[in-house]
Amino acid sequence: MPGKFITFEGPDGAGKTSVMKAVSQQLQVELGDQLVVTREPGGNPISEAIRQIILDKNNTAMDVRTEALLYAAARRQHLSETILPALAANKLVLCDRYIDSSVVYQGAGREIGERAVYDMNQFATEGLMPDLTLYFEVPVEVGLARIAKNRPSQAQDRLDLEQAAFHERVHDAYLKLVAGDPKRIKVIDATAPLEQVEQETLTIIKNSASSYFK
Ligand SMILES: Nc1ncnc2c1ncn2[C@@H]1O[C@H](COP(=O)(O)OP(=O)(O)OP(=O)(O)O)[C@@H](O)[C@H]1O
Ligand SMILES: Cc1cn([C@H]2C[C@H](O)[C@@H](COP(=O)(O)O)O2)c(=O)[nH]c1=O
Repeated sequence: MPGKFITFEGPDGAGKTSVMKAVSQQLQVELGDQLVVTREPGGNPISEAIRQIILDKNNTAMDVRTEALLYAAARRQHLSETILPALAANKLVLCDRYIDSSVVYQGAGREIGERAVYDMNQFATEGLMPDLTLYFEVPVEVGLARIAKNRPSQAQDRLDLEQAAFHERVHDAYLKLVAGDPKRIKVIDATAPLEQVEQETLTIIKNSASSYFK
């Protein structure tokens, strides 16, 4: 597959969205429409509609496997509509979350099992994995404190509002993923000041996708 597929991962409040916004503004200047910036769940009307259902605080009755299937459905639509065409056109794709999020949030957080969730997602992804994943590491309490401080409670979604134990399982599972795939997953200390995190992210992306910057 041509193109380059880079994902951003991390616990809630790690700073992925803030960093992606700043970094993509800088990369845009050099790359123009060779750069595609997107997110999961979402990135197109169908997947954004699924996102609304998943994250709606009123959907307290949602079964954990339903949740896992909805994330996978949103992922499939996003892949077919956005990611695969962009990669085929040799673009650099930056995506806020991908399959690793399902493995840790649904597999570990919801206790469905990481392997089961990974396997179920193979139908959605047809095995497409990122070339590079940037994992933004923060302790759970730091991420949740950032959200509590900066995101008004009415803007917090169904996942934000989960118990600390859920977020601890997610965090532990991320560390397991990182340890198991150090070649693909690079760790960024996201407790550092935002400008420093942005700079480190930019450097890693430019090194890894150097052919786009000649
Ligand atoms: N390095 C940092 N230091 C201090 N505050 C930060 C840092 N990075 C992000 N923040 C703040 O933390 C809050 C959460 O950041 P952001 O929404 O980017 O995180 P996220 O990883 O995308 O979270 P989520 O996955 O829950 O959407 C924001 O208000 C942001 O300004
Ligand atoms: C892709 C994906 C996401 N989630 C969770 C992680 C977050 O709590 C929310 C929304 O993500 P955002 O970073 O706030 O935009 O959804 C998940 O549980 N499983 C997934 O596959």
